[in-house]
Amino acid sequence: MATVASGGASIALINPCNSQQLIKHPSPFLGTKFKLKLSSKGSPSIPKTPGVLSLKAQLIDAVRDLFVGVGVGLPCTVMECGDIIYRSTLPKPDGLTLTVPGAILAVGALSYLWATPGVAPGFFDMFVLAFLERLFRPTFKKVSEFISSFWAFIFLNEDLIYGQKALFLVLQDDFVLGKKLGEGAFGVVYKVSLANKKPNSKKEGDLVVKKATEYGAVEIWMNERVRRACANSCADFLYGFLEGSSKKGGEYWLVWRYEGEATLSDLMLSKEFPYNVETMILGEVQNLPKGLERENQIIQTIMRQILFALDGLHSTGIVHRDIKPQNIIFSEGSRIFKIIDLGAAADLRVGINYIPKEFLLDPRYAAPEQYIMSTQTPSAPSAPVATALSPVLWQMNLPDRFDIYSAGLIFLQMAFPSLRTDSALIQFNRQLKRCDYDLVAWRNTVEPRASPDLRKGFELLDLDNGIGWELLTSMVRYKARQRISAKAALAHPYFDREGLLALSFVQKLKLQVFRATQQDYGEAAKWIINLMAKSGTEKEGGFTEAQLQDLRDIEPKKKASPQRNALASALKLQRKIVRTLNESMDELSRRSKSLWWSRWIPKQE
Ligand SMILES: Nc1ncnc2c1ncn2[C@@H]1O[C@H](COP(=O)(O)OP(=O)(O)OP(=O)(O)O)[C@@H](O)[C@H]1O
Repeated sequence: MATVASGGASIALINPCNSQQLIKHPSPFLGTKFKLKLSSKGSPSIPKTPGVLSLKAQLIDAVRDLFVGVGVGLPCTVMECGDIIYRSTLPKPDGLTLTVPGAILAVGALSYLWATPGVAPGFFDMFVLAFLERLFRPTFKKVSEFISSFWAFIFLNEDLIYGQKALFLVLQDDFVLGKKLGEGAFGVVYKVSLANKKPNSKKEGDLVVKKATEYGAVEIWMNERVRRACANSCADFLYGFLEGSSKKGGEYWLVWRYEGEATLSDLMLSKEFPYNVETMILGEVQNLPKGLERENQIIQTIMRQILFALDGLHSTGIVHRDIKPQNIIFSEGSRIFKIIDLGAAADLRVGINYIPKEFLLDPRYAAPEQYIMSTQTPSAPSAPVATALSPVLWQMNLPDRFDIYSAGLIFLQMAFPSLRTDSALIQFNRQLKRCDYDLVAWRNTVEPRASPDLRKGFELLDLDNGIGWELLTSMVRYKARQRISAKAALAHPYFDREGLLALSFVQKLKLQVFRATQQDYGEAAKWIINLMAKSGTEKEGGFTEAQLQDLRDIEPKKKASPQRNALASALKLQRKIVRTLNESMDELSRRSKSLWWSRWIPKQE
């Protein structure tokens, strides 16, 4: 028997099992007493008191609904328990029930979280890996500048990460400043060697030190990100810090391992190219006579390594934006080509899409769009929000295709000896622009009167039924969306040794699917809009093109048809989103906000 006793200002529900008071509820029946009987089905039976019967029934229903709704109350009102006596015989409720919509939702959420550039790995990287790295990585510090040719570094906790030695502090004043390797607008790069190399010392090789201006901060950020996500893609980065003691103000110091002396540019300018690279990457001279076949194999290997490095960067949400042979270095230690100079890179996982005003993208290798993100699509306002939105922005803009265009031009230069010089490349770019960036059209113009060097390039790309030409034309395209991704390029049949003829049925199918996915679906969207517009004659109803255009500029009218208003509202919403994004873009481009990541850079006084 459960008693609902109303005394004073509340009703108290008493649990019949343990007499605990479960809930109190303000009572509209002050001073009235009720007795409720618990039926075998668990619903209280109501005494038929004239006058208040329907009111009481409503009250009890409301209270029961409330308890059932929130899952609180007498066990039998919120559970499928039946008669209390037999409760122990009822099946125990399942902890977690898997439903089809639930599973679809979970798979969708997981796919989103792991889609490029990776929301979930991004949070893990930022809050776990970066933190652990700070604790355990060896650090470098400039302690003094003796004379211009001597620098000193303190190695802190060297080897701690490998667990061989305990934390120790060594003053190493025998680093000799070597030759200047490069000098850009924003920094000077030196080779730094150990004066007295210890025999059998593997770890303490030569280093490369870049002293950079304020823009070094972004380069440190990118190098640290790359080291955690895809270390093999780029030169081995050791440490970066802000050196504050200099009179000029802050200077960023970046330290890498010395990878080797040749960049792809140096190697390509040699008359021996690509044979001069053969032993470097393949380890031995191939058992093939000199000729197109052999050259093609070497170029294939170089391209695969470049695409592999790019795929690593792109998969973690970094776009390099300055891919060129000068920024691809041959690592003598690991016998592969690696990418250097991340000073112009964008990290689209956290929304760093920053290029200083003074920085010019290299026009020789830059894709025609210039911007990796649509000018109407800014980075999100803060790192966590940017991270959460990054898969959407990535898919909207496909910013990685900027690097693919540059890599395509490198492929072109490797295939055509006559396009390897700067002046020849500039001239090629002009010709391509005149052909609306259509490589096939360019080929049709130049091939009839081609020089032997140019003809040799076409022959090389035409090997195996033109599979090399196919890959090249899917990289060098005007529209970013039509360009192949690094991952898809790596799976392209060009990299199957046997070439197109030897492709299996499945591989041919894969190629067809790949070609189909390269179609420009923007055109399809235009076609649908056109269809909508054309169906908009007076007779058929709908919209004419002119009406559609008008709709872009007008607000929904109260008296217009619901169809028209819906479209106008959608367009209004779209305008609002674009405006908001533009405003955030302006805000972001303010330096104070766009340099937030520099807080992560260690400072040394
Ligand atoms: N890890 C490395 N190992 C060996 N050499 C390197 C390494 N990093 C850079 N270099 C050399 O230093 C040169 C300049 O490096 P980097 O491109 O990063 O500097 P930069 O200031 O941007 O110069 P630039 O404006 O000329 O590109 C490279 O061309 C390369 O020869």
